Amino acid sequence: MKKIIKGGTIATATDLFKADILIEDEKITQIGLNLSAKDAEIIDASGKYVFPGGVDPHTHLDMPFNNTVTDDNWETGTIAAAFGGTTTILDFCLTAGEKNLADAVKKWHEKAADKAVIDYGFHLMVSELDDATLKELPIILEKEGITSIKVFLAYAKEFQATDRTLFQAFKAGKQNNAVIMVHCENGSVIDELVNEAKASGHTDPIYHALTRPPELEGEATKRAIELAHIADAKLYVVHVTCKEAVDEIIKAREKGYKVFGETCPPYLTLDQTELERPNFEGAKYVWSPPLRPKGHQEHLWNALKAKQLQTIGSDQCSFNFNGKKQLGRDDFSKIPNGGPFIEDRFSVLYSEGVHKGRITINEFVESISTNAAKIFGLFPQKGTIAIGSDADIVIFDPTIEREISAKTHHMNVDYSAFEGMKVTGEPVSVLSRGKFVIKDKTFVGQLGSGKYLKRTSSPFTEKKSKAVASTK
Ligand SMILES: NC(=O)NCCC(=O)O
Ligand SMILES: [Zn+2]
Ligand SMILES: [Zn+2]
Repeated sequence: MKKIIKGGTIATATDLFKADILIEDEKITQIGLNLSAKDAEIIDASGKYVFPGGVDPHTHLDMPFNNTVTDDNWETGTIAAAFGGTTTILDFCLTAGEKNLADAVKKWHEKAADKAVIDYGFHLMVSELDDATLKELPIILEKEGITSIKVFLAYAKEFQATDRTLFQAFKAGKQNNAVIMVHCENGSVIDELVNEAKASGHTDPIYHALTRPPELEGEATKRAIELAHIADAKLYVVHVTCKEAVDEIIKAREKGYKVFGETCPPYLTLDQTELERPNFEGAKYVWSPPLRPKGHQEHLWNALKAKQLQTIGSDQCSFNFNGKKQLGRDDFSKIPNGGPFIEDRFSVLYSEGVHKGRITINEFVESISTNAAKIFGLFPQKGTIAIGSDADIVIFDPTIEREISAKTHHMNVDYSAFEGMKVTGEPVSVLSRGKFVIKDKTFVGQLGSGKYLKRTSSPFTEKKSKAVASTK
């Protein structure tokens, strides 16, 4: 089956040019002017941008967490992702509480296999590394094509790893050429601050933010950086939210350490005052690390622009407001942590970034797609528009103006963290390996059509990166 995308403006991490794209079966086979092919379906993209499909390196679909489970599963989550212009997700496979790593991965395959409508891979999330797990780790990484391991330094009562486990993970990462992803907050000190706040009678959602100050993100980021450096491991700091953490990443990169950083749309666009909303509505904005006071957002934009942060994750981890978020009605520490972002990641970054002139269109593509594909070993199959790449393509209308709302989104959640935000630009059609998943804003994909992606370690992560600019 052949398709030609005609008349669009192709944007990659490095180029912006008008050309047609010939797709044969699942791959891009030609890029050029005035392409034609017998029996090809013609897709008119004039006046539109043609982007590589978004690569979201950070999702939690159907994940047990905070005594409950996230509300978007692999069906609703991947359909919403596709509507939003994302064609690949990397989800965290939880291993805590499982008999062994193989069982944990099997469970994650079962969640995803007949539901996913876009391609996907797994990161392995570990809380403890006993001898048996350390022995099994290389076998699973190799067999499953997994190149990334996740460690939490937060959530003292659930997933938090000790510094010993973190260091073991870095050593295992070094031995197996895997990137170690770390949630950097000091969970033990946060636990203490939460107990103090509760003892003083504080129950409101805002105390979620007040008990997780940016200094504790900065401290944990520095700790992870130093331990990774001692182990000569590759570190990827997930969901960076504040100046304190960004500055540690910049210092490390200036020294040539192998450190990468991710931020997320809410940290770039919202601030801590959202948690002060009355009638418990602040709970809609409870996730970790929390939203920060005004000022941090510009610092994150500067770091993204300066390429000190490389990727944009959604950190999709949704809980209904009139449902599971109510678990914390009388106690902020019981509000399930997380928000619904998978669908708006692409459009919010385009609108707030490119449309508002904070980043260029190439920087947008780099951080929404290409860099995640490179860091996690999917490039050039994913993350770009090139001959031989998978035909994962977003046809994007940059002229559409709309308001984000839970009334029109496709996530299985009764609220939007971006409710009422005016954005410019919207994906109108999305192809995954040459097949439409979204056509003219309508879902036309098939449950289970998404393929599991085996990955290989990437030379991109070997590069000792030098700073190209500093943020103020
Ligand atoms: N971010 C959040 O609050 N929930 C998801 C788990 C995590 O990434 O920390
Ligand atoms: Zn996290
Ligand atoms: Zn997360």
